[in-house]
Amino acid sequence: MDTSAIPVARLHGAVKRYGGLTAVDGLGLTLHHGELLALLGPNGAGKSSAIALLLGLHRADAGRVELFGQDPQRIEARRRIGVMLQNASLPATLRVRELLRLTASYYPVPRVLQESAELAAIADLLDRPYGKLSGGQQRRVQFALALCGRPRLLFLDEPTVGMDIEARQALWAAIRRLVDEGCSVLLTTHYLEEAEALADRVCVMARGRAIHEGTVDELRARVSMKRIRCLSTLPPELVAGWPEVAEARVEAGRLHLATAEAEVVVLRLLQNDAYLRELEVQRAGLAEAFTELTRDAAEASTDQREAA
Ligand SMILES: Nc1ncnc2c1ncn2[C@@H]1O[C@H](COP(=O)(O)OP(=O)(O)OP(=O)(O)O)[C@@H](O)[C@H]1O
Repeated sequence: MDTSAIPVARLHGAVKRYGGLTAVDGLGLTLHHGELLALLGPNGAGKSSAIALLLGLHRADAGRVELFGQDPQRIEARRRIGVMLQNASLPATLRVRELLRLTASYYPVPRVLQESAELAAIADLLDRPYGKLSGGQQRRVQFALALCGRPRLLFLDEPTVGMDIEARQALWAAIRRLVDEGCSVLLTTHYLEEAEALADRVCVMARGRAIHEGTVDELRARVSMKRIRCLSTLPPELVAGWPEVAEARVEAGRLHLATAEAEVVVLRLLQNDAYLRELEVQRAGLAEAFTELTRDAAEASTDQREAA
């Protein structure tokens, strides 16, 4: 049977409740062989809970959850995955080499130790106790542990938090190499550049639901917000009152604005402040994208309710 036709991971109408709180609310998600899907969304959107369902750490209260077409709690499914979660607690006294050997021993066909170390750029850390490493170094070790079993599916939950630019780019290159080898990846990130650098597809979540699915370019195209930064004598309260301005604040002495109508706002700024300097206009980041998509989704559901 051609197993590559079976989705690597699948949620269908999945629901996860914690007491009265619905963290995952009828979520549908499919990840195919060799694909990198970025799961995006503001804090509390339900991304980690969705991953916990796929990892079999929680049972869904409703809907279906499958890993390689199987129940995620089955050992055959688990042996094909590698996981890098946000809060990994590993024994501080073990050396990196020992951690890698131990983790690799759980898998049927692991990579040789040196290969895992090189992929994660930790060859120089092998003899160091894990607890003595910096935060960024620990993240790289966690990445090595996630890939050492030659997984067919990698879960990477905010993998580059705490890494410097160089380490982040090295990790992106390693992720691309794994995907080229046919590994599928489910990634969560708060960095749009990260999704842009890696993802074939993105799924944006808000309040436990998927509110947008497509390529990063399609996400950008749906989001018209721009960021404006400048040195200005205008008080932020005044600028916040302009109808085109979604957000205005002062940070490090600079006025920061978010707007869907950058040209109109730039014109107003120039008309109202003769001393305006160092004007910059940038594309929106993920934070603005989430605000805009969440608002669109809320408006769409109000429209639906009113039409019913
Ligand atoms: N074990 C738990 N018990 C109770 N509530 C929980 C638990 N885990 C998560 N939640 C709640 O469920 C909601 C979704 O949380 P989740 O961690 O899945 O979001 P997230 O999108 O991963 O957020 P973040 O970007 O901050 O990591 C939140 O309101 C959170 O407070």
